[in-house]
Amino acid sequence: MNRVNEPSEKENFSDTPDTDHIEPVPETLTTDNKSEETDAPIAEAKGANGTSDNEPDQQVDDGSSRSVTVPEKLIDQVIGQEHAVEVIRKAATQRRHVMMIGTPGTGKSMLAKAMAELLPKEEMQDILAYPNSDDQNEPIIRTVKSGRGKEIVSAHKAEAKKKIQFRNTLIMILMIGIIGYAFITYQWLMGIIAAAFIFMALRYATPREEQMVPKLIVTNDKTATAPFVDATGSHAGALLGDVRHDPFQSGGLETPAHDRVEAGAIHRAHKGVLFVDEINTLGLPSQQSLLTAMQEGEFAITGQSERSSGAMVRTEPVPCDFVMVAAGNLDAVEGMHPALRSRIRGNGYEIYMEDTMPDTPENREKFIRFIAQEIKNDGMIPHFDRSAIDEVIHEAKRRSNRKGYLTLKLRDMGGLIRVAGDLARQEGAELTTRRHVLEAKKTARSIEDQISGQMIRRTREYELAVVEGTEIGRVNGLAVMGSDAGSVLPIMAAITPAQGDGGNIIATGLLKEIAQESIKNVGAILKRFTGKDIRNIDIHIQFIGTYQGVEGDSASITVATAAISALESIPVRQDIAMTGSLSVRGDVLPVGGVTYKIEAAARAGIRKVLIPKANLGDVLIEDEFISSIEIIPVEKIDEVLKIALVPDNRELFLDKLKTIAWSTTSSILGTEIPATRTVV
Ligand SMILES: Nc1ncnc2c1ncn2[C@@H]1O[C@H](COP(=O)(O)OP(=O)(O)OP(=O)(O)O)[C@@H](O)[C@H]1O
Repeated sequence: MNRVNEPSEKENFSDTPDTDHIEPVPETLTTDNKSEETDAPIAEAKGANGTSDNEPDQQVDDGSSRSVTVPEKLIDQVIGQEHAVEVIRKAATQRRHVMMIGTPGTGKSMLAKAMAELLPKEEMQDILAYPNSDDQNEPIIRTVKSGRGKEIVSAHKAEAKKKIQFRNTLIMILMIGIIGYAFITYQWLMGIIAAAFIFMALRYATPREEQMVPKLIVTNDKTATAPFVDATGSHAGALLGDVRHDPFQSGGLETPAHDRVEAGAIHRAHKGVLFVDEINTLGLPSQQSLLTAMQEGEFAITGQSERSSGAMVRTEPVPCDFVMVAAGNLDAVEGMHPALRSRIRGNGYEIYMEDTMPDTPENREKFIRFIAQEIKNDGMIPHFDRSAIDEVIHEAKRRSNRKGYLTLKLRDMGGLIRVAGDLARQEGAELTTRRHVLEAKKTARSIEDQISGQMIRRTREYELAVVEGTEIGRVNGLAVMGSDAGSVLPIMAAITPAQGDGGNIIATGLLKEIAQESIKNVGAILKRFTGKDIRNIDIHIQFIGTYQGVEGDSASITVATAAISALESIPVRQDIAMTGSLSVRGDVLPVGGVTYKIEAAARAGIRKVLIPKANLGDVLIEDEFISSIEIIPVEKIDEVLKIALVPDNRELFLDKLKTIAWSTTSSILGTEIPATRTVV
């Protein structure tokens, strides 16, 4: 247990085309931290034969991941996104567009691929571009049933080959005749000229048969499902199709226009799924064209570069009847062309992805299946034994950052599974064990976590970390970078004579909007707790070493403590670090990433951490830190002050805190209102 100190996705060809689980295997884990994981039921997560697809059929259920069957269909492999799965199934039946918003690595592209699997394969079509004898810059476009395209092109090629052979034979016969005649009549010069003339006429003045062969611009004969095309980050040409530049353009060496046509992602996704992640990164003109393509179900291909000869070519409309799956995080919604969003909303579904799921036995079964899926997809790593499975689930709990939940940021979890499996493989182990997972956690650290580690080492080297004694106006705050890298964030406060109007709280350290607002809110607490007129002074707050900026309001209690310490000249304990948001009424409100923040404090040598009481259940620190750090949950700012500040006269200070807490409302209203809370 953590040590907690309570107060706690027709054609007949011719030269001119016609139109057309696992049962519970209770085991026990060795560490206190994981006692809840021990009843993770393995047997219900296995399939009918109780084995994984990559293992022999009759496998003994030993609680390992090889006892688990991986579903065939991708849609059945998605875990924790039941609402999204239901919507995707519905959208696939109704051929509706979908927008999925949510955290990276939670299964958006997986769901889009799964949707392509659900679409009917019978509807697939091949698309051909034919030369147009009336207007060579407007190639003719035809669709045929999937698989027919290749046959048509081959038949055209065979026909062209026959014609070329006939023409070459004719040239040979005529040349031999002329040369023979010249040899008999001794008219050498005339003979050579006549032979050259006939050769040129037949070779170049007749249409080039190979130029009449149509081009297969879209084919789906190789895919087992409807097409899934990922157009993420595509430039206009790759998305909407393009016509290549022809450096020769005339003189018999040119490439015909239809042969230079290249289909775009929207055409390759015809009758399938077009997936665009980070939709907001597509330029607005591309989003506008995408909208037109969605509305019309067809989109002519033209050269995208104005300077290319391809720009003169514009095909007949090319079919692009796709289902659009747009994805991104919340910013994607803002950066999206409003008309495109409205099209998806009006003709489809919007899904907000889950990033955690409740830690229930049923969901643990699903998580175990996820582990088996990742092992099967990798194809190289050994299966996980029970201890390794439990450790992965334990890590999923930690990463959820929420009490009683498992993370659904499964790309990252997949990474951990692969690294652990690789370690086991290198050792030639039959199964991956808990030891491999623990080692993988150390190896597979995020960039942010590595930066944080480096920062902690450097501050130690330069003796910048203050983790003992007391200081006025300096408080060890805690921050989290990315999703899993905690760091100690010292905050300093200093009081200066007022400049201008005075009474300003001036904060530096690349603070973003919410962080700045939280500083303003701290002003209310200062007035309330110090009772001082701050019109004659300015309060400077400095966030130390925040080169990547500060977002969020989780440093509010730290800022308040530093400012009060500076205002009242009361020293602050440096063996304590703290994190917590603050209401203007003094309530300490929950924040994110508490586990990682506590671990960072412990790594830095800090002995006690103050966290919001509401976050207590979210804490799941690693065994190695359990004995070295004390976690103190707090609900009100005065509890923070009481623990962190070291006044000369403690009795007087505690009395003052009591008085302030008792008198606030009444002193403002000028009436006596009984307090509803007792400060101890
Ligand atoms: N809900 C899930 N169920 C099962 N596996 C998942 C799930 N979410 C992610 N994964 C695993 O993580 C991998 C990456 O997920 P995916 O690419 O679908 O995430 P994403 O949400 O599209 O992320 P991004 O926005 O970064 O592209 C998947 O191939 C799969 O192995």
